Amino acid sequence: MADPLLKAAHLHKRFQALLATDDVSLDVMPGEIHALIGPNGAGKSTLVNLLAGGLKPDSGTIELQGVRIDSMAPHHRVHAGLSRCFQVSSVFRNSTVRENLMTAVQAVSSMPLRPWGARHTRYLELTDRVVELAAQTGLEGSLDMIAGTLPHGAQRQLDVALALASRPKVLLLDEPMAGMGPDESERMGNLIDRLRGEMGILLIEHDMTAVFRLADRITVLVNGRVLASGKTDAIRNNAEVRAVYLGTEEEA
Ligand SMILES: Nc1ncnc2c1ncn2[C@@H]1O[C@H](COP(=O)(O)OP(=O)(O)OP(=O)(O)O)[C@@H](O)[C@H]1O
Repeated sequence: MADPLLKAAHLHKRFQALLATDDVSLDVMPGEIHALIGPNGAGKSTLVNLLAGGLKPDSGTIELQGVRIDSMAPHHRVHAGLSRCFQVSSVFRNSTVRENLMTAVQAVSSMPLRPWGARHTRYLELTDRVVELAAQTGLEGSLDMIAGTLPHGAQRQLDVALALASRPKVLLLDEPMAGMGPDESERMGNLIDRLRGEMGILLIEHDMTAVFRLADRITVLVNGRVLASGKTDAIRNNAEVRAVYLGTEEEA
């Protein structure tokens, strides 16, 4: 079996009296979509923040392709191959889609500074990459639109495109379908499905239709702890998971 791309082991995070992450271990394999589900307040966002570097764990380890990243700054984790989308959109609303993507592509560009004559070549490489990202995320027809005027679903597609700019090995998606109607959710689901195989994905999502459609494996968090983890069908039919979470979510 392949080695995990991302491997978190025995993570703990306490906020005063509250143990928000209680001995959580989880991995993401190459080419897999691993969904993280659980009730409000279960600790899903806290876990994503620990993985992405916004929060520091009290104990436990995080490895990306076998390299410890748990004391790296968030931007170093991005360079190492771990990228994330936030629950709240991070696009520059007054800039065009093209400008948003260009900013992201330039920020992660590791191309060395070249002499004057080569500047134009470098610019063309970056603009090609912008067009490639737009095509990958279904935004090829929206490049010159002001990001803030895009429908909500397209803004979230742009969020994903920004996260893809660094060519991540692992992508963390924090509620990518939040606030979407059925058509937008389906479009986002198709986009995530297309990314499967190119990277490992950790998907935090309340939309159980999307989770069951997309996930290869599911981990269920409750009160900061892993209640269950396994293949999608096994979790779907797990009586304890149904009792504490799925029963109510699926009926909603
Ligand atoms: N910075 C913080 N300081 C104190 N408590 C926090 C902090 N961040 C999160 N918490 C608490 O930790 C617990 C887990 O919160 P978290 O946001 O990780 O849950 P969640 O599963 O992502 O919830 P939701 O599905 O509503 O987004 C909650 O009780 C929350 O109030």
